[in-house]
Amino acid sequence: MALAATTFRPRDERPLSWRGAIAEAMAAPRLMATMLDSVIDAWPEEVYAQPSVAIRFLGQRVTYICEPRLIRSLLVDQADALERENSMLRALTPALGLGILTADGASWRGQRRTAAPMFRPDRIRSFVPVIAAAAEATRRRWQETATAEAPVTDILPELMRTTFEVIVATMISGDCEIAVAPFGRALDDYIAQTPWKIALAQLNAPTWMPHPGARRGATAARFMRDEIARTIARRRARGETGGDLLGLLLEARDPETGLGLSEAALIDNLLTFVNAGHETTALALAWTLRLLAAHPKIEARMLAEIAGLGKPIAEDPTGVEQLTYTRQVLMESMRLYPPAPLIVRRATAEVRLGETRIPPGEVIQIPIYALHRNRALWDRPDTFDPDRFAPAIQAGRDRYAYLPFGAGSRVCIGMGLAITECIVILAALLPTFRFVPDRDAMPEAQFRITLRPRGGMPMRVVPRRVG
Ligand code: HEM
Repeated sequence: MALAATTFRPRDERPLSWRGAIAEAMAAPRLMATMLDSVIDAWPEEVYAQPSVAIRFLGQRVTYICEPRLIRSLLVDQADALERENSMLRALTPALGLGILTADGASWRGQRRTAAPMFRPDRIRSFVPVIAAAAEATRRRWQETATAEAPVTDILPELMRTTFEVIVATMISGDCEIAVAPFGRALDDYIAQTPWKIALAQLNAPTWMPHPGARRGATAARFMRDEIARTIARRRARGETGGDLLGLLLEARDPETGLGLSEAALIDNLLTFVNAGHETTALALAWTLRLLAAHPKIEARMLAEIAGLGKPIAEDPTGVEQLTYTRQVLMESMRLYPPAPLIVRRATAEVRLGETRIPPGEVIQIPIYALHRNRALWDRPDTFDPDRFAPAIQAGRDRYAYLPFGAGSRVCIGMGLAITECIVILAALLPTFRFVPDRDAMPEAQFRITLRPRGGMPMRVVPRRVG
């Protein structure tokens, strides 16, 4: 941890004594500092062991749900009593507006229905050659610089470039002149200031309240939205909609009014897909490569599986299904380092979770990062062991113990694409390169809406065979 973290204390149902109130008030600034740095570090230890934990912060109660049956009850059975939560909305809407990730109710349902055809299994299979092409472009790029003495570089921006190319190729048919590096920098600038937006929302501060990084964040949001607007304008200028995500969005009509999506709604959605679709996937890849570097036996088993493929995946997309151990490695990597480590909701009606009743207005969180390391659910929770995801073992596990893509009606729409993409990219890169970290310890996980490695993912990219 970067600073001496202060964690939330589990809520005591008894009325707060004046001593307790003073202690709570005095702890608030340090808690806030921890939250700004990485909210995961502020979670109480109990989220790693208990089914549910309630805390109080600044007079508000927040309930963490960490037990599979309760999670199912919440996200599936009582989904209609939940909505997006204010602090997350304040962090995301300046860039993403009210697109599919941030909208609720009928607006969300319509957007989800519009985008769904892009993510059917047959469609995802048809994307494999373009994913393989993006992976091959990365391989070539890295081959130019990879030597036995290659310097340490942060592989995360490199992987972001690869997954960005995939998103553009699959969702906008490659028809996009967005400059990848400036777009990536804008996303970084935007994300860097989101903890402030979340903290200020929790303090009930007005949205105009200045905070560190606010101006850069606003510039970044404007830049990303303008780039997407230009992409839409170029498509319109061609006089055709196209059969991709942008085409579906351009053709979408409100069933009642017959009207198409507004310009802002088009930008909201395209930007949501571009961002939600590439950053998380690059993080999954970066954490996986880093874990493999620390576990040579697991890496060797994965390499043997990839070497056993009859044909390259680009020629035979069924290779993705054949790489079962590679898939297990990816699953286990996303258990330890879930790229989306937290799900937050606000109750709109009373929610019942076992004996607990949560009144409307209260916040409920599923701390996925902690759920995946919960001692009651996982044996040796901090150990990297892909065999946990062997089919026989996985069959005995509650589906709601493992939620890298969420669950219920708001489950990640891009799940199938993300898994396919990661497998294709890993199968392309790992046989060519060895990834050598600059130090033994894993980078710390830092909450930035997604789960980022603090300080990036510095590794030396070394060719496996020299000459
Ligand atoms: C490893 C990669 C990925 C991870 C770990 C991930 C994780 C998640 C999670 C946990 C949620 C649910 C959030 C919630 O319930 O509050 C979500 C939602 C979403 N994801 Fe992903 N995601 C990944 C890749 C993708 C890709 C590739 C796309 C699109 C191309 C995508 C698009 C979305 C969208 C649009 C939503 C909102 C869905 C809705 O609310 O209906 N994600 N993702």
